[in-house]
Amino acid sequence: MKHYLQINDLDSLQQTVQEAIELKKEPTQFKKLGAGKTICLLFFNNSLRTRLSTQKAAINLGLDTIVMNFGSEGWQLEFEEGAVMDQGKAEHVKEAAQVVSQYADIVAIRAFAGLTDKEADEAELVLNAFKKYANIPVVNMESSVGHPLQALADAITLEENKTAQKPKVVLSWAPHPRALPHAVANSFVAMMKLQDADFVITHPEGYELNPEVTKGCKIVHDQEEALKNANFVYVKNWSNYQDYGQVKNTDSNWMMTKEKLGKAKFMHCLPVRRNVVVEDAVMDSDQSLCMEQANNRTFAAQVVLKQLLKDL
Ligand SMILES: NCCC[C@H](NC(=O)CCC(=O)O)C(=O)O
Ligand SMILES: NC(=O)OP(=O)(O)O
Repeated sequence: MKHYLQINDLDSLQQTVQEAIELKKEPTQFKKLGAGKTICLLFFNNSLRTRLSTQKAAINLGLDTIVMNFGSEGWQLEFEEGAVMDQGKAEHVKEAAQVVSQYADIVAIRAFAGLTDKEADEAELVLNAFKKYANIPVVNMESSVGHPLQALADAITLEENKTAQKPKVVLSWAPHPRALPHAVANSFVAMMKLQDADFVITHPEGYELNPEVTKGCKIVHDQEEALKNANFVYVKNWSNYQDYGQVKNTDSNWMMTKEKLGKAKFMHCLPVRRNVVVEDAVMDSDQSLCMEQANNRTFAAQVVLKQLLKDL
């Protein structure tokens, strides 16, 4: 593996999940693998889990870490080829990416969707520019269209908690006061396509994700119908995709409740708005897998970094 930009960059999801579960038993067993090497984490957006779990994964592998909140502390980057840089942007990504790759052996980047220009978001400007101009592996820590480290952590969590060979997994849209990206949902769907599961997506009409992402997936607009006999319910808000980045529905009837959840396990990537996306009774119950998901972020990052280090 050269870069980890999407879940499909893994040679095998199943083998990677097993490798992560093995790593988890003795997290520092490959402490020498990263010795003398450095990972640079660049954040264009806020984070709790991604920042700390990726750093923790690096520590477990003996890697040194340098972190920068690029969004607030870096020079504003220009991405356009041939731009006359007489406006606000001080540095071209061509230089920035090459400079970073002189200081680090791997670069990991968080750069969310702007949610105003669909075409620009789907072009994955930041990740692709670093991939082009930095001659080191690039790891996606949530980009415009994907969050593959989250999806891998979710796959580990599903594997550890499933009781049936072919579980029923439901991705259920939830209301949210702000416009949120599609990245988490997109990567979860891409990951579920690689699983042996009965997978159902439920959301209000008009809240379809990118049809290329959900191609072949079962979509049921009646949430109650979709949730029947579910083993796992993955809840996530995303803003409208057709009316790109708009909040067109805040119907609280879509909030996940204990009653709707039934006997299923509840999953969410966090951070979560309590009593908007999901009620307290679910978050505080032993049906919630959120803490396990967050814990597995470390092992998802670690198994990815381990595979990248081996190929350096
Ligand atoms: N990385 C996990 C989720 C990050 C982001 N959520 C957020 O921005 C929530 C912010 C808020 O609740 O105001 C998202 O949905 O993609
Ligand atoms: N789940 C997740 O990516 O969390 P952060 O945004 O806090 O990193």
